[in-house]
Amino acid sequence: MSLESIKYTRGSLEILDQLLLPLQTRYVKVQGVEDGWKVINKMQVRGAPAIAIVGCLSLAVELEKDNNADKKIMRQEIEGKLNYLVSARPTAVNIKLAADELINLANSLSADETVTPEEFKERFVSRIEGMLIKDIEDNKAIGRYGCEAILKSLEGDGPVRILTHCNTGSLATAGYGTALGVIRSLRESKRLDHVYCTETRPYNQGARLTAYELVHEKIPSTLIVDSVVSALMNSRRISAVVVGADRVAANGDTANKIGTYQIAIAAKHHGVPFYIAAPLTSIDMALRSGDRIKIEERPEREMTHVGEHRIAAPGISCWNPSFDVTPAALIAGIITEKGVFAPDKLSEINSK
Ligand SMILES: CSC[C@@H](O)[C@@H](O)C(=O)COP(=O)(O)O
Repeated sequence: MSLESIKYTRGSLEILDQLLLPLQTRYVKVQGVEDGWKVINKMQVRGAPAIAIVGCLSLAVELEKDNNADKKIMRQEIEGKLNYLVSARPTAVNIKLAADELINLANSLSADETVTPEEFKERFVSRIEGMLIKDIEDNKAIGRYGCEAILKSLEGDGPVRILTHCNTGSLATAGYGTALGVIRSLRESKRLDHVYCTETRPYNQGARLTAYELVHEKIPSTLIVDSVVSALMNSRRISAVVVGADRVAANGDTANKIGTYQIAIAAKHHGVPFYIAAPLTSIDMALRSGDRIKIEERPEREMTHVGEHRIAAPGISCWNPSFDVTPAALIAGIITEKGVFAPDKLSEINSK
């Protein structure tokens, strides 16, 4: 059974505290929007799809407790709370697109005089709950398309070795995962030989979370430090790199965890195909190119300390961007729930 990062029933939300993994498994109650903002900002929950889903579910939980019978006030409060949730972390687009969709829904439910306040709430909360189910279905489709594309690109039926970066599994999504979903699918096809995952400094999503998921799923895998990537590609045949995305611009430039860009450069040099696996909710067609993506900068402490222990020399100044942008030219394909697209063909998604 895969790991359950989000436990939700109507009116109740708990998230697995990813700051404590892998040493402790503890769920944190999210009682409303204020809690939702905090768990996202502190990275107790992280990963672009999970951020969007937990943010929206925190609003659903709050609405369940709200006895407001005035639709106009409900609409206004919903808009303010969603905009607040979007501000918790700026780079991943999923929560912004979800907020826009929900604000549109609230506007139309509020304007429709045949809709009662109770119906407004019911339909609004149900739409949010639908996101949980859809994300898992989308991830499974991403897994199938990614597996197919990678197997098709290989000569013969030799062993498949995948390199991934950061964490894109059950913990980063509603379940199954994006890049890790492709890995699961390859395992199901019986062609997967081995997975390499990077530590993903400084927050160590790879060492703490991906390694935890790979061990949990009994997928043959090896952890490497981030700086081993080129040496790995030089010494062992890697079939493909598959990573996730926080925001894909219309031209295919992709923001993902810091370090992704240098992996893509190494992959190009070694002739290893480099794929992005991401749901359509990570694609921002409103942004022409990646240089317009806002990159979150995280506190120095995430670099200077491991847990409570300082590892960096006192007095040194730090720069800690949480993401980088990989240019479209380095990307072989963007694997979505609608199929695999060349980065310059993203505009064709809508016709699928
Ligand atoms: C399916 S998760 C895709 C991305 O969100 C993931 O690769 C990533 O960069 C996560 O960053 P994080 O800072 O841990 O939220």
